[in-house]
Amino acid sequence: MTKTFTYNLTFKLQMMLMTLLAMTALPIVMLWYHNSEKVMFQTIERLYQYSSANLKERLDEQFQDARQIFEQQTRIRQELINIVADSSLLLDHIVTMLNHHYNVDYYYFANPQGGLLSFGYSNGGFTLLQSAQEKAGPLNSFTTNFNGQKRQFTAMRGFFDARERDWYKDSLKTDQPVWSKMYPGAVDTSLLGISLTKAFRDEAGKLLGVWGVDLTLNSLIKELKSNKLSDNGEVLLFNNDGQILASTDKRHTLQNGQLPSINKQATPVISQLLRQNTASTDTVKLVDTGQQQWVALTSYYQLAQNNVINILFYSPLSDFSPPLNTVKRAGLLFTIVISLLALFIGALATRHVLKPIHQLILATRRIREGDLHTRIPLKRRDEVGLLADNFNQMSDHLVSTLQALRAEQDKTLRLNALLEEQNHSLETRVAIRTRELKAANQKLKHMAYSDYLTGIANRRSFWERLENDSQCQPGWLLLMDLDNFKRVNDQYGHHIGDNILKHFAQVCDGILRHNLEDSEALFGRIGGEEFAIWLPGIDDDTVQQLSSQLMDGLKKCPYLHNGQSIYVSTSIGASYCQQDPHQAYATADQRLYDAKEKGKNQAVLSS
Ligand SMILES: Nc1nc2c(ncn2[C@@H]2O[C@H](COP(=O)(O)OP(=O)(O)OP(=O)(O)O)[C@@H](O)[C@H]2O)c(=O)[nH]1
Repeated sequence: MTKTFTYNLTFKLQMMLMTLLAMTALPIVMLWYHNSEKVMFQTIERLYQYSSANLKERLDEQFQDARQIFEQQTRIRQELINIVADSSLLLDHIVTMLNHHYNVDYYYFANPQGGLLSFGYSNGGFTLLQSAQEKAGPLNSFTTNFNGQKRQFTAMRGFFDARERDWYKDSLKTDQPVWSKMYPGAVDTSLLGISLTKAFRDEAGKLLGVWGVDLTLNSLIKELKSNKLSDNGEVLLFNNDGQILASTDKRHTLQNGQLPSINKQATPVISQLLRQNTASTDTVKLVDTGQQQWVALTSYYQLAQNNVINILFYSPLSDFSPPLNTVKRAGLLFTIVISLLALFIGALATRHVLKPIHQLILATRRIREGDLHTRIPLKRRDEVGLLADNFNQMSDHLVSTLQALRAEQDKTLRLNALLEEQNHSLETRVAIRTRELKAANQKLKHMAYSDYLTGIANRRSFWERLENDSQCQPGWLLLMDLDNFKRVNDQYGHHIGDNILKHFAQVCDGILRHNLEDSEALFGRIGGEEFAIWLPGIDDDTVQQLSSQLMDGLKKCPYLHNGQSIYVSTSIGASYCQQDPHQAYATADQRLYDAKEKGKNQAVLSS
């Protein structure tokens, strides 16, 4: 299995592509994934900041009406001095101002005697509160129309002295409008209120009364709800005393006319947030309560110098998870799609690269099996195409080289055959020539050592043999000279003389062979009509007998010529040769001379 992978080029290429893809795509996906969370947090933060700004804007709008009333009072201050002196003018003024500032619920004036005149909007209608005697005492309540005309008496509260109220007292401490703390409504304790009051004095500084504006902030809850970022998210406002002023969480409602404490009412996320450093505002914080993760943002609204409204947004992180999960799933899907695409492209690329290599392998296998005309049918302009072209050219070259080699081989075979044939012919001729030469040599040797006329040893041959043999063994040397041969020549002619010489040699040779079968006797012609016989190892008697037989043989065997017998005789001189053949020859020659002198046809042997 491992071997298959190790030697599988396709697998290797795929793995290489996958590794490259992983090395490229993984950081991108991780960056994307990481950025998705980061982007999500940034998005949440911006949404919170947007909601926070929107909420502050709404708070501004809420409080702006009240501020504008006092700004306007400053402009009509002189006129107001007269107005506060007349209760009907005062009511007209209050009604007119209230109807022009829709965010203001109650507008009222308390005189230095503790009396109150208040007009406002509550419970779907207009209400007029008026001290019965324009001073501290009973306080009557009426329903009215929009311009303050009384319709119905609704209630009378007991003794009411404005001077005992904190807002009255606090206003006297400064010339500026004073925001009260938020509080549950005096009449409807489910309502959240806030007052802006300001002392009113004449030019001499004499106190003429205290103006007051009440705002009910219940519409804030609607605003908070509209600024909730998620279904399970909450938005709440609380002051620096830890009192929850408004909240989208139903558990944070006024109870028994008391504002809920943020510490007592704290949910796990709030307590966790309060434990954290809340100094950094308008920044999203991740709060892990152990059971759930929350994203929270704190901000604040500066109502007055010492009056801050804290704003808190928080939502479970899971409310934002679906989009994040969508992004994660998209990232995963993207990775899978890219991986599959890379595999597909890798497969195509691998096929593109490997196809010609497989063709090349197939072609080389065919060539190895002998099909030299195999070619790779590939036309590409890349390196693989170049490789195929080179391979095809190499195959062409191989074919032409092999053809040339075969032609050379045939030529060499033909030449070898021709050479062999010529060698054979030459050998035959050489053999013939050698045989001829040998025969010629033998002939020449024979001619050199034989007498041309008689065929027996000539003088040189005889002497060589005599000199050699006489060194080894002593023997008898016989010299024979035909008697009166001049007369034969003269009588019968030289030609017949030659024939008689040949006849003489044959007769002597026959006698020698007959008598000396195993002997090493040598018979030679040493001159014109002179012959010699070397008889090694022959005793004196035998020589004597042989000489007689030779002479007798010539008598018995004449040469026949034209029916006529021609008899020839010979004189013989013989000497015994010990070692010196020349001495022996001289001695034999002397004995031959002696034989001639004694009458010829006889043998004289040296004693
Ligand atoms: N036909 C022939 N004659 C030869 C040859 N060689 C020598 N003769 C002859 O032999 C003769 C020898 O003569 P001589 O020396 O006078 O001797 P002869 O006549 O034999 O007398 P004697 O020797 O005294 O018996 C000469 O006439 C030579 O010409 C030869 O080869 N053929």
